[in-house]
Amino acid sequence: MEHTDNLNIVQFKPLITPDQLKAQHPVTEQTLKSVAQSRHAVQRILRGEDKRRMVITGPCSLHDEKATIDYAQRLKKLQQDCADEILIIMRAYFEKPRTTIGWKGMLYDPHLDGSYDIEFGITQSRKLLCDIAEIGLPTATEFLDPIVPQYIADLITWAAIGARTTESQIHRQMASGLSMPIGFKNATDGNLGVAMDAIKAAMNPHSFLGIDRNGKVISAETRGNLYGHLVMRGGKDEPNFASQYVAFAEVLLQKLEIPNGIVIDCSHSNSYKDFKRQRNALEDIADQIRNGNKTIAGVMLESFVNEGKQSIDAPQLNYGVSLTDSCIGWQETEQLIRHLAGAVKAAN
Ligand SMILES: O=C[C@H](O)[C@H](O)COP(=O)(O)O
Ligand SMILES: C=C(OP(=O)(O)O)C(=O)O
Repeated sequence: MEHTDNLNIVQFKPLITPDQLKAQHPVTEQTLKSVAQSRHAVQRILRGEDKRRMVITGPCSLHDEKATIDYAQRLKKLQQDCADEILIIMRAYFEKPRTTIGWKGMLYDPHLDGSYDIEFGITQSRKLLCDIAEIGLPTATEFLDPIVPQYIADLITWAAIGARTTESQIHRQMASGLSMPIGFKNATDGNLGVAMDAIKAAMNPHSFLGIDRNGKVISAETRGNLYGHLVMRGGKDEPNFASQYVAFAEVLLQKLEIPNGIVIDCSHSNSYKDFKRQRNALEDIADQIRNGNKTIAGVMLESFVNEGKQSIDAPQLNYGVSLTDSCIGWQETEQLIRHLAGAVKAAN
């Protein structure tokens, strides 16, 4: 008999279910409490009820367990120093949306060799989230594949819908059912309207196809997520961190009655993807906060133990260096976060 479907599928491989993975790497009582508390703090910061600002910082993508834990430990110490001004949330990005093709992150290809051992990748991702939580840091991630949240969302404090998916109905529906505040990036061409539409769409209830904790196909019915907010990441060849762009976003937020502040990403098109330029963005944002801006609820940095980036094909990988976008190194990260803390202190 002639077949007309699955013609381009090589193989279907069964995967561990969300419940099975959670049994392997269970969340502790203490972690659940910390995640709930840090989500609540983010909600209050977004509404201006907590005068601190959040800093979402970490590598563009995680690929190495040792460097990840090393970075988290450094960040934890810094958090203790800046606790009155800053809430630090560590970027723990396991899924990378690519412009065309390229390594798609630890969750898909944990051995970095194109073998796509997704079962190991999703297991290692959850384990790392548990380890970072044990260190005492909240985590942020980008949710790309709508199947993934059932495996790890219980450990996540803040999540992004990326610039390439903010316009996608699938991602807006998913966001409407997620339990943490969701930052919607502006589109890659700089369009803010697409992110505003996403925030509005995700505030509403939706019904869509998904999986439950046992991996069973289900229809999910959601309540809507009231903490969707804009993440300004610059557009094609043009940054948008400066005060005139923030003022423009403020007008849109007011017009659309969106009560949540914004996050500004110092990387991506706000740095022309050059890590050395994240400092320009951060210092400008710190000045805006020092001068009384209340809409900016936080910033994002792409940062790792060592600065720059390296090719995944290098014969030997350098320790603590990004495999995807270039990152600022630890010393500069510490300087910039302390600089922002100073501005927040002066403004409050
Ligand atoms: O944050 C990472 C990248 O900017 C994003 O995944 C796109 O990367 P690419 O243009 O190198 O594919
Ligand atoms: C992919 C990312 O950003 P954007 O969606 O803004 O390109 C990211 O933050 O890793």
